[in-house]
Amino acid sequence: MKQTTYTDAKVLNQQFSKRIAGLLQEGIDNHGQASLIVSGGRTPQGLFACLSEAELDWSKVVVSLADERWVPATDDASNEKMVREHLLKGKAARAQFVGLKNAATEAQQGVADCVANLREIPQPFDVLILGMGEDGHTASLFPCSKQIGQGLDMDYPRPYLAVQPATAPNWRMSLSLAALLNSKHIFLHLTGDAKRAVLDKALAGEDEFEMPIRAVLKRAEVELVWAP
Ligand SMILES: O=C(O)C(O)[C@@H](O)[C@H](O)[C@H](O)COP(=O)(O)O
Repeated sequence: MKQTTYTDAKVLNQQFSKRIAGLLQEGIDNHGQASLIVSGGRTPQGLFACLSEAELDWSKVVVSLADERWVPATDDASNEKMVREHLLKGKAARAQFVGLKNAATEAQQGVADCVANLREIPQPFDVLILGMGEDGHTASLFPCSKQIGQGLDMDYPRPYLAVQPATAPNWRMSLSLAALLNSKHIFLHLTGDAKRAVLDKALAGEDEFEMPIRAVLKRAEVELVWAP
Protein backbone atom coordinates (compact mmCIF):
# COMPACT_ATOMS: atom_id res chain seq x y z
CA MET A 1 0.00 0.00 0.00
CA LYS A 2 1.32 3.40 -0.92
CA GLN A 3 1.38 5.73 2.09
CA THR A 4 1.51 9.51 2.18
CA THR A 5 2.02 11.03 5.61
CA TYR A 6 1.58 14.72 6.36
CA THR A 7 2.83 16.64 9.38
CA ASP A 8 -0.67 17.59 10.46
CA ALA A 9 -4.26 17.55 9.30
CA LYS A 10 -4.09 21.13 8.02
CA VAL A 11 -1.23 20.34 5.64
CA LEU A 12 -2.94 17.10 4.68
CA ASN A 13 -6.12 18.96 3.78
CA GLN A 14 -4.24 21.50 1.65
CA GLN A 15 -2.04 19.00 -0.18
CA PHE A 16 -4.53 16.17 -0.55
CA SER A 17 -7.20 18.50 -1.91
CA LYS A 18 -4.72 19.60 -4.61
CA ARG A 19 -4.09 15.95 -5.53
CA ILE A 20 -7.79 15.23 -5.75
CA ALA A 21 -8.40 18.32 -7.89
CA GLY A 22 -5.56 17.24 -10.21
CA LEU A 23 -7.06 13.78 -10.66
CA LEU A 24 -10.51 15.22 -11.31
CA GLN A 25 -8.99 17.58 -13.87
CA GLU A 26 -7.37 14.58 -15.57
CA GLY A 27 -10.78 12.90 -15.76
CA ILE A 28 -12.33 16.04 -17.25
CA ASP A 29 -9.51 16.36 -19.78
CA ASN A 30 -9.85 12.73 -20.85
CA HIS A 31 -13.62 12.19 -20.69
CA GLY A 32 -15.26 15.61 -20.39
CA GLN A 33 -16.51 14.76 -16.88
CA ALA A 34 -15.14 13.30 -13.66
CA SER A 35 -16.60 11.58 -10.60
CA LEU A 36 -15.70 11.93 -6.95
CA ILE A 37 -17.11 9.47 -4.42
CA VAL A 38 -16.74 10.59 -0.82
CA SER A 39 -17.37 9.11 2.61
CA GLY A 40 -19.18 10.62 5.55
CA GLY A 41 -18.07 10.93 9.13
CA ARG A 42 -15.93 13.59 10.75
CA THR A 43 -12.53 12.95 9.18
CA PRO A 44 -13.15 14.49 5.73
CA GLN A 45 -14.79 17.75 6.82
CA GLY A 46 -11.65 19.92 6.81
CA LEU A 47 -10.50 18.33 3.56
CA PHE A 48 -13.84 19.16 1.95
CA ALA A 49 -13.53 22.81 2.98
CA CYS A 50 -10.14 23.01 1.18
CA LEU A 51 -11.36 21.06 -1.82
CA SER A 52 -14.39 23.33 -2.23
CA GLU A 53 -11.97 26.15 -3.13
CA ALA A 54 -10.03 24.19 -5.78
CA GLU A 55 -9.75 25.77 -9.22
CA LEU A 56 -11.64 23.30 -11.33
CA ASP A 57 -14.58 23.35 -13.70
CA TRP A 58 -16.79 21.89 -11.01
CA SER A 59 -19.79 21.89 -13.37
CA LYS A 60 -18.09 18.86 -14.97
CA VAL A 61 -17.67 17.00 -11.68
CA VAL A 62 -20.24 14.58 -10.30
CA VAL A 63 -20.01 14.09 -6.53
CA SER A 64 -21.65 11.15 -4.82
CA LEU A 65 -21.38 9.11 -1.62
CA ALA A 66 -19.81 5.77 -0.76
CA ASP A 67 -22.57 5.39 1.79
CA GLU A 68 -25.44 7.16 3.48
CA ARG A 69 -27.43 6.88 6.69
CA TRP A 70 -31.15 6.38 5.97
CA VAL A 71 -32.26 9.64 7.55
CA PRO A 72 -33.68 12.81 5.98
CA ALA A 73 -31.08 15.02 4.29
CA THR A 74 -31.83 17.63 6.98
CA ASP A 75 -30.81 15.30 9.82
CA ASP A 76 -27.44 15.92 11.49
CA ALA A 77 -26.53 12.26 10.87
CA SER A 78 -26.98 12.68 7.10
CA ASN A 79 -23.84 12.41 4.99
CA GLU A 80 -25.59 14.42 2.30
CA LYS A 81 -26.09 17.24 4.79
CA MET A 82 -22.41 17.14 5.74
CA VAL A 83 -21.28 17.11 2.12
CA ARG A 84 -23.59 19.99 1.21
CA GLU A 85 -22.29 22.04 4.15
CA HIS A 86 -18.57 21.32 3.78
CA LEU A 87 -17.92 20.45 0.12
CA LEU A 88 -20.69 21.71 -2.16
CA LYS A 89 -19.99 25.37 -1.48
CA GLY A 90 -17.65 28.02 -2.88
CA LYS A 91 -16.29 26.93 -6.24
CA ALA A 92 -17.56 23.38 -5.73
CA ALA A 93 -21.15 24.61 -5.43
CA ARG A 94 -21.39 24.07 -9.19
CA ALA A 95 -20.73 20.33 -8.94
CA GLN A 96 -23.55 17.93 -9.68
CA PHE A 97 -24.49 15.92 -6.59
CA VAL A 98 -26.05 12.48 -6.70
CA GLY A 99 -27.35 11.68 -3.23
CA LEU A 100 -28.32 8.24 -2.00
CA LYS A 101 -31.22 8.98 0.34
CA ASN A 102 -34.47 8.92 -1.57
CA ALA A 103 -38.19 8.92 -0.80
CA ALA A 104 -38.35 5.25 0.22
CA THR A 105 -39.18 4.84 3.89
CA GLU A 106 -36.97 1.75 4.28
CA ALA A 107 -33.43 1.60 2.95
CA GLN A 108 -34.14 -1.81 1.32
CA GLN A 109 -36.83 -0.20 -0.80
CA GLY A 110 -34.51 2.65 -1.72
CA VAL A 111 -31.91 0.45 -3.41
CA ALA A 112 -33.61 0.43 -6.84
CA ASP A 113 -33.58 4.23 -7.12
CA CYS A 114 -29.92 4.40 -6.06
CA VAL A 115 -29.06 1.83 -8.72
CA ALA A 116 -31.00 3.83 -11.34
CA ASN A 117 -29.22 7.07 -10.38
CA LEU A 118 -25.81 5.44 -10.72
CA ARG A 119 -26.22 6.09 -14.48
CA GLU A 120 -25.53 9.77 -13.76
CA ILE A 121 -22.11 9.07 -12.23
CA PRO A 122 -19.16 8.61 -14.62
CA GLN A 123 -17.62 5.15 -14.17
CA PRO A 124 -15.18 3.86 -13.31
CA PHE A 125 -15.17 6.50 -10.57
CA ASP A 126 -12.20 8.84 -10.92
CA VAL A 127 -11.57 9.30 -7.21
CA LEU A 128 -12.91 7.33 -4.23
CA ILE A 129 -12.12 8.58 -0.74
CA LEU A 130 -12.76 6.00 1.94
CA GLY A 131 -12.73 6.39 5.69
CA MET A 132 -12.52 3.62 8.26
CA GLY A 133 -14.25 3.04 11.57
CA GLU A 134 -12.56 1.71 14.67
CA ASP A 135 -14.17 -1.68 13.98
CA GLY A 136 -12.59 -1.83 10.53
CA HIS A 137 -15.73 -0.93 8.60
CA THR A 138 -15.41 1.15 5.47
CA ALA A 139 -18.22 2.85 3.57
CA SER A 140 -21.13 1.09 5.37
CA LEU A 141 -19.70 -2.39 5.09
CA PHE A 142 -20.01 -3.14 8.80
CA PRO A 143 -18.49 -6.30 10.27
CA CYS A 144 -21.38 -6.61 12.69
CA SER A 145 -24.15 -6.46 10.06
CA LYS A 146 -26.14 -9.38 8.68
CA GLN A 147 -25.51 -8.01 5.19
CA ILE A 148 -21.71 -8.14 5.34
CA GLY A 149 -21.57 -11.35 3.28
CA GLN A 150 -23.50 -9.68 0.47
CA GLY A 151 -21.51 -6.47 0.70
CA LEU A 152 -18.20 -8.29 0.35
CA ASP A 153 -19.40 -10.74 -2.30
CA MET A 154 -17.65 -9.68 -5.50
CA ASP A 155 -20.50 -11.32 -7.44
CA TYR A 156 -23.26 -9.52 -5.55
CA PRO A 157 -25.60 -8.47 -8.36
CA ARG A 158 -26.35 -4.90 -7.28
CA PRO A 159 -23.94 -1.98 -6.78
CA TYR A 160 -25.78 -0.77 -3.64
CA LEU A 161 -27.14 -2.60 -0.65
CA ALA A 162 -29.08 -1.68 2.45
CA VAL A 163 -27.17 -2.42 5.65
CA GLN A 164 -28.20 -2.49 9.29
CA PRO A 165 -25.15 -2.06 11.52
CA ALA A 166 -25.55 -3.73 14.92
CA THR A 167 -23.31 -1.12 16.55
CA ALA A 168 -24.47 2.12 14.94
CA PRO A 169 -27.86 3.75 14.62
CA ASN A 170 -29.83 3.99 11.36
CA TRP A 171 -30.02 1.70 8.39
CA ARG A 172 -27.45 2.59 5.77
CA MET A 173 -27.11 2.51 2.02
CA SER A 174 -23.68 1.43 0.85
CA LEU A 175 -21.85 0.80 -2.36
CA SER A 176 -20.92 -2.89 -2.50
CA LEU A 177 -17.28 -3.93 -2.41
CA ALA A 178 -17.30 -4.64 -6.16
CA ALA A 179 -18.79 -1.21 -6.91
CA LEU A 180 -16.29 0.56 -4.64
CA LEU A 181 -13.43 -1.16 -6.40
CA ASN A 182 -14.63 0.17 -9.76
CA SER A 183 -12.51 3.29 -9.13
CA LYS A 184 -9.37 4.62 -10.79
CA HIS A 185 -7.89 6.08 -7.61
CA ILE A 186 -8.76 4.80 -4.14
CA PHE A 187 -7.62 6.73 -1.09
CA LEU A 188 -7.97 5.72 2.54
CA HIS A 189 -8.08 8.98 4.46
CA LEU A 190 -7.29 8.63 8.16
CA THR A 191 -6.12 10.94 10.89
CA GLY A 192 -4.82 10.23 14.38
CA ASP A 193 -2.93 7.43 16.09
CA ALA A 194 -6.04 5.46 17.02
CA LYS A 195 -7.02 4.99 13.35
CA ARG A 196 -3.43 4.15 12.48
CA ALA A 197 -3.50 1.39 15.11
CA VAL A 198 -6.74 0.02 13.66
CA LEU A 199 -5.16 0.00 10.20
CA ASP A 200 -2.09 -1.82 11.53
CA LYS A 201 -4.40 -4.44 13.02
CA ALA A 202 -6.21 -4.75 9.68
CA LEU A 203 -2.92 -5.19 7.83
CA ALA A 204 -1.79 -7.86 10.28
CA GLY A 205 -4.78 -10.17 9.71
CA GLU A 206 -6.80 -11.85 6.98
CA ASP A 207 -10.44 -12.18 8.06
CA GLU A 208 -12.45 -9.75 5.92
CA PHE A 209 -15.67 -10.37 7.83
CA GLU A 210 -13.88 -9.28 11.01
CA MET A 211 -12.49 -6.10 9.38
CA PRO A 212 -14.07 -5.33 5.99
CA ILE A 213 -11.41 -2.72 5.12
CA ARG A 214 -9.14 -5.76 4.52
CA ALA A 215 -11.28 -6.69 1.52
CA VAL A 216 -10.47 -3.36 -0.15
CA LEU A 217 -6.79 -3.39 0.81
CA LYS A 218 -6.40 -6.92 -0.54
CA ARG A 219 -8.00 -6.30 -3.92
CA ALA A 220 -7.04 -2.76 -4.89
CA GLU A 221 -4.15 -0.35 -5.07
CA VAL A 222 -5.08 1.84 -2.14
CA GLU A 223 -3.15 4.92 -1.07
CA LEU A 224 -3.20 5.70 2.61
CA VAL A 225 -3.32 9.43 3.33
CA TRP A 226 -2.60 10.01 6.99
CA ALA A 227 -1.74 12.75 9.48
CA PRO A 228 -1.42 12.56 13.26
O1 LIG B 1 -20.90 7.57 6.88
C1 LIG B 1 -20.06 6.94 7.43
O2 LIG B 1 -20.12 6.66 8.62
C2 LIG B 1 -18.88 6.45 6.66
O3 LIG B 1 -18.75 6.72 5.38
C3 LIG B 1 -17.89 5.66 7.38
O4 LIG B 1 -17.35 4.58 6.68
C4 LIG B 1 -16.80 6.58 7.93
O5 LIG B 1 -15.91 6.91 6.90
C5 LIG B 1 -16.08 5.96 9.10
O6 LIG B 1 -17.02 5.55 10.05
C6 LIG B 1 -15.11 6.92 9.73
O7 LIG B 1 -15.82 7.94 10.33
P1 LIG B 1 -15.08 9.15 11.09
O8 LIG B 1 -14.36 9.91 10.04
O9 LIG B 1 -16.19 9.95 11.70
O10 LIG B 1 -14.18 8.52 12.08
